[in-house]
Amino acid sequence: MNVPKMLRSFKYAFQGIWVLMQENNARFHLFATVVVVLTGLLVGLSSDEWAIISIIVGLVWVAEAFNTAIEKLCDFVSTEHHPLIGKVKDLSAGAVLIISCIAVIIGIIIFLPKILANL
Ligand SMILES: Nc1ncnc2c1ncn2[C@@H]1O[C@H](COP(=O)(O)OP(=O)(O)OP(=O)(O)O)[C@@H](O)[C@H]1O
Repeated sequence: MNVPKMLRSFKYAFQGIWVLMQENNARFHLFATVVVVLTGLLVGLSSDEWAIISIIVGLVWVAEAFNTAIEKLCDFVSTEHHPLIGKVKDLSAGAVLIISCIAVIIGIIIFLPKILANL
């Protein structure tokens, strides 16, 4: 096991997270994540519910990171307008939208009954 190489890889991965955090969408995801965690603490989620919320929030972040990577690669590959680059970017953004919609549905299923019970 090459520990220095592994530590370097971690450094690059954290650099990637830093790049991601410069994106406007990532800042919105950060805001949404904080709201979800605070609401979860307020309404008192079970460990199963925290596990589900963690998975879905993580999936949204992973999708956004890949979307950002694909966007940057597209911008590098073609500085000009090209219909195929447009499709690649739209597909990548579509993937984030799909998982975000699923996250909203899961959020409603888990949070709504608890919020209504606390009213
Ligand atoms: N080079 C291109 N060729 C064709 N269509 C493009 C190109 N760049 C962007 N588009 C279209 O514009 C949409 C938005 O692209 P992009 O996310 O790069 O723009 P933006 O939202 O202004 O960028 P950023 O997120 O960096 O502010 C894409 O989904 C795609 O439909």
